[in-house]
Amino acid sequence: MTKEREVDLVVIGAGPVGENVADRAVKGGLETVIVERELVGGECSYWACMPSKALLRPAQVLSAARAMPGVAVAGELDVAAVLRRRDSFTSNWSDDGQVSWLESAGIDLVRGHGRLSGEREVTATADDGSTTLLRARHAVAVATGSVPNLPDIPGLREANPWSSREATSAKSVPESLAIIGGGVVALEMATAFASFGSAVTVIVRGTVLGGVESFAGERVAESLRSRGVAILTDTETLSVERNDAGVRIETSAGTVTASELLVAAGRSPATADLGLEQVGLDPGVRLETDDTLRVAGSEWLYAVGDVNGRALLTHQGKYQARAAGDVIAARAKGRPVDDAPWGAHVATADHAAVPQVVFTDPEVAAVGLTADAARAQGKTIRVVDYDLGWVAGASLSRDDYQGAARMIVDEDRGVMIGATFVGPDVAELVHAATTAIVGQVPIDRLWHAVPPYPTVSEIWLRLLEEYGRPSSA
Ligand SMILES: Cc1cc2nc3c(=O)[nH]c(=O)nc-3n(C[C@H](O)[C@H](O)[C@H](O)COP(=O)(O)OP(=O)(O)OC[C@H]3O[C@@H](n4cnc5c(N)ncnc54)[C@H](O)[C@@H]3O)c2cc1C
Ligand SMILES: NC(=O)c1ccc[n+]([C@@H]2O[C@H](COP(=O)([O-])OP(=O)(O)OC[C@H]3O[C@@H](n4cnc5c(N)ncnc54)[C@H](O)[C@@H]3O)[C@@H](O)[C@H]2O)c1
Repeated sequence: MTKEREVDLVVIGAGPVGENVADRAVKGGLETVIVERELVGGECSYWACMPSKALLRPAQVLSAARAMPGVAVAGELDVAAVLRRRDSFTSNWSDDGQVSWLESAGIDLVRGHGRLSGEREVTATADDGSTTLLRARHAVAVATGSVPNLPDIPGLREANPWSSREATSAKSVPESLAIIGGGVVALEMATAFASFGSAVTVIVRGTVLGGVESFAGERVAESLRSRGVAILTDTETLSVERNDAGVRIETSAGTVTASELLVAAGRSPATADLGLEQVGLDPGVRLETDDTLRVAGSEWLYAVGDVNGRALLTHQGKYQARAAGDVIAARAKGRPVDDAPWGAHVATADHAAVPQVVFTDPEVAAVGLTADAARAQGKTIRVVDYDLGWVAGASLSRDDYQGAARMIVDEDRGVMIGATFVGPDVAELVHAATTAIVGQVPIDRLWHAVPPYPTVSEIWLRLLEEYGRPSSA
């Protein structure tokens, strides 16, 4: 028997993004149901952001301690303790805490696989086959996230490789690990497993960390190589075979053998089994939206987070979610909609200022445009580079501090449009750049934002000095 229910908003997917859409909509006065087929909290909480960072941080602390004269460090990383700490960050893959949060936020949960079954209609099918038909008075928001790609390489599927899920939830450390891909997941997991003692080989078809400034990727690759990681760039994977010893991978650069294989070849929107055909859309497509996160051509369907492909990052998806939840509530209640660029109901920053930190050692932190991307957009830019190791605060933080910073200035507008940092602990530097880009702060005004001495953030003063003071030029 099918249960039926009518509410204002149905959200499909209770990852970080779906949770935030629902929360904002409830705060805006809408009765809201969220449908989740797996764990409330989504990929980020159990198999992505949280466990991966828990796996990475202990080795960073150890390497910083080892680099500090006068700090006595005995022994190696206690891998079992690192894995136990990771388990605590995933609440041992239990979503009890997040379910309690949903209750406290006034969001009703329906467990099951959600599919669109008509206009403003979602059918949730539970594991036992029972179904709930949910009718939305106003809107349906799809926040189903993304799924890992499995390239069409002979033998790869049969070899049953790890995806990021198996890597981030690993209970033991393989003696050797091969990784296909050279993006964020590949390099973060190469860093973690190398620190645990695995012999790691990374097979990359092009260069590493394609989306960021090349100097940053090169520094990370150099550091991984110095720790014994083999990185094969410009290398195609030709075939894969699993045998008793592990995996044998034929590449254009020769044969790689390893006890385990991780595929980290990007992700695709989770729309294959969502009933899109019921509403005139093709299954498997990326759900393209306007800046209010409403699907092109629809009055009632929204797509938020990884599923819309705008930026596959938790913080950016949650930013979209705040706009989407608010605008759905505003439209439903007939309140004014603020959809001008940088208004309350749009995700304008997706086009101008998406920050990302790659938690390798060194870390990479970047926001806005790279020099190449800015030039490709026809902008007149100035590229300002500075050696982070020359900043007093950096050299105090560790003796062997090595890093680099780049600022991209739009010369026509006199504002910063991009920044990239690579070095130990640079993650916390990037938000200042995000603020300056979003605020479109003129460079001559930035000269009045004084970084404290002696901190690593003095890099801002050095970059501005390199650029020159506009009023005295
Ligand atoms: C290894 C790894 C590390 C990462 N690290 C970071 C990081 O450090 N920082 C960062 O910002 N980003 C990171 N990311 C990216 C981040 O995980 C995603 O951007 C984020 O999880 C997207 O959130 P979401 O809510 O859109 O999707 P998800 O977190 O994927 O949640 C989607 C939810 O929808 C559910 N669902 C899907 N289909 C259905 C359906 N039909 N019916 C019901 N429920 C459904 C799923 O079960 C899931 O719970 C990482 C990704 C990976 C793979
Ligand atoms: N710290 C963070 O913020 C963080 C950490 C991990 C993941 N993420 C997010 O998760 C998403 C997925 O990460 P990812 O590393 O899988 O994707 P990615 O897009 O960063 O990298 C994909 C890599 O796979 C390679 N590749 C693609 N197709 C291939 C093929 N057919 N054969 C061989 N190689 C192929 C690409 O060349 C690239 O090196 C990213 O978009 C990222 O934003 C973020």
